[in-house]
Amino acid sequence: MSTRTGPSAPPGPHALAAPRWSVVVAVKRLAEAKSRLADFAGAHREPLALAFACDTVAAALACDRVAAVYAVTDDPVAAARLAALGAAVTGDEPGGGLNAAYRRGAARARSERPALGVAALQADLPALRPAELARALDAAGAGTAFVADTPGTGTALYAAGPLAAFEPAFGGASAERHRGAGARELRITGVESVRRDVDTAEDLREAVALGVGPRTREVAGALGVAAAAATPCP
Ligand SMILES: Nc1nc2c(ncn2[C@@H]2O[C@H](COP(=O)(O)OP(=O)(O)OP(=O)(O)O)[C@@H](O)[C@H]2O)c(=O)[nH]1
Ligand SMILES: C=C(OP(=O)(O)O)C(=O)O
Repeated sequence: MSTRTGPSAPPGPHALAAPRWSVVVAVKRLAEAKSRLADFAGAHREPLALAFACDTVAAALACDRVAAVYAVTDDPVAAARLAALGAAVTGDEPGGGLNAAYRRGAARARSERPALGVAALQADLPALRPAELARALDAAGAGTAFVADTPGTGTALYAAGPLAAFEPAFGGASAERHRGAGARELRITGVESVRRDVDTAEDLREAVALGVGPRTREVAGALGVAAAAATPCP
């Protein structure tokens, strides 16, 4: 079978399609973020949390299925950096926590872009690749769906089509809650970078091995976590 390439090849199903998703990310105040990395990262913990969020948002903005990224944070430094990347920034629901933050971002997304689906994406996915996010969003469809994190217990992405109720249930063992609420679990291959959230030093090593964005690479390098050098071909 021949593979057609070049200008005469027919467009793929999404080649001419407009972006169909708004993406919402939530970022805690950096002084409180990523506490599980405190012992390992020391003074680099806040820069690391910020780098994760920036690399995640930059990858989402580079995804051609994504029309806009809404960031929800009360942190002034994160707000400024994410806005500079191109995210629309909103403050937290006072005392509301993570799911309230996602709902607030989703409400803004739906009022500004009512025809689009809304996807809540964790902000600690520094290896995120735009093509893998596209793959997950394409699989999500019209109802609610989610991608579990690498351990399988948490959630990396929760998506609701334009007419579906957006009811995120993040926190701890959220995969089971999303499943129980009727969201379809997307058990697809080729989305490792979507699933690789970073909560621990070992997670960071695995993310760096997958290939992280430039901001995380820099801070991880300062912590002595660097990708193995490529083995030269014999
Ligand atoms: N805006 C906002 N984001 C939150 C809130 N709680 C958690 N997040 C974000 O949600 C994402 C996932 O949360 P966790 O993985 O538990 O991150 P974390 O709370 O920074 O990490 P730990 O302190 O180690 O639990 C991270 O990007 C957090 O910054 C919140 O109350 N408001
Ligand atoms: C908030 C969650 O995860 P974690 O705390 O592991 O990032 C989650 O998966 O719902």
